Amino acid sequence: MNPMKRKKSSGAGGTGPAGGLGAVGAGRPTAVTTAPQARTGDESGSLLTARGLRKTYGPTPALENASFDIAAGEIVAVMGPSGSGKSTLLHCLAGIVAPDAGELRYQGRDVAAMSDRERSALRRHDFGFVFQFGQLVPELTCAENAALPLRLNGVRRREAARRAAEWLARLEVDDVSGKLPGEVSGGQGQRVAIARALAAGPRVVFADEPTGALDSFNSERVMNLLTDAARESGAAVVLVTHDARVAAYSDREVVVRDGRTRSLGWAA
Ligand SMILES: Nc1ncnc2c1ncn2[C@@H]1O[C@H](COP(=O)(O)OP(=O)(O)OP(=O)(O)O)[C@@H](O)[C@H]1O
Repeated sequence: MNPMKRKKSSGAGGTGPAGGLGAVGAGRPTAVTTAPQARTGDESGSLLTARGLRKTYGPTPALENASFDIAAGEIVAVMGPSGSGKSTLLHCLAGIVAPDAGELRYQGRDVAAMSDRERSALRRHDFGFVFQFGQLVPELTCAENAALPLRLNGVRRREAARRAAEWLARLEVDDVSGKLPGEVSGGQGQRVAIARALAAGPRVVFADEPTGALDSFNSERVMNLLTDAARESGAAVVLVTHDARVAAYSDREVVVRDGRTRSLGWAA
């Protein structure tokens, strides 16, 4: 077991990787692995599977024969240099961007064969999103933002507010519930965005540089809360980051270089 890897479900106030974000370098991944251990999902154990994804923007190839697997409850970091295709991979996996070629399966179902309506229902019900800048709706309070996915899923106002309040408390930002996003700090805004992403009970959270705009103290706090909350609720996390300290919170890393993926596992 790699000493950098944290125990699962450390609960509220968990401590993250040994030494937190300060402990970089020790025990970097060494073993190349294949697909993750079977848990749930399709017969291979994968919840979300991509094979041979290709995406080109005009003359620019963003993804070339990229593959990806994530099992239920797994946290996978997608790493790589700037412009290597990490965000494009995340957008393809989340069904936000249609790849030019390749196959994407969610719980064994071919995502390309779904109607637009089915795909957007999938995004609403099964997926949650956290981006570098929280992308909270500026006109809504933090509580209203956190309740928004539940409301879009048809949950009644009172029940949505109750569940949102629970998540805001879980993410330790209940004190800013009544404030607008413009009135809270970057770290608080990201924690509200995580509450919003998790409140609707997603099976997969897509997090694109969720700590990119935060200092190291707030990054550590956000990563602890994000990964603890995801583990407790059983959500898988696709975590795009260029920061090894953030990737250290994952179970496994996938490296993207020039649009191609390579899996890195942790040495046993
Ligand atoms: N909407 C777009 N239109 C045109 N080119 C794009 C678009 N999105 C991405 N690209 C290009 O595709 C390539 C991969 O971009 P992508 O954003 O996926 O990389 P990344 O690894 O996430 O980068 P970063 O770490 O800097 O965010 C880059 O060359 C980028 O310029």
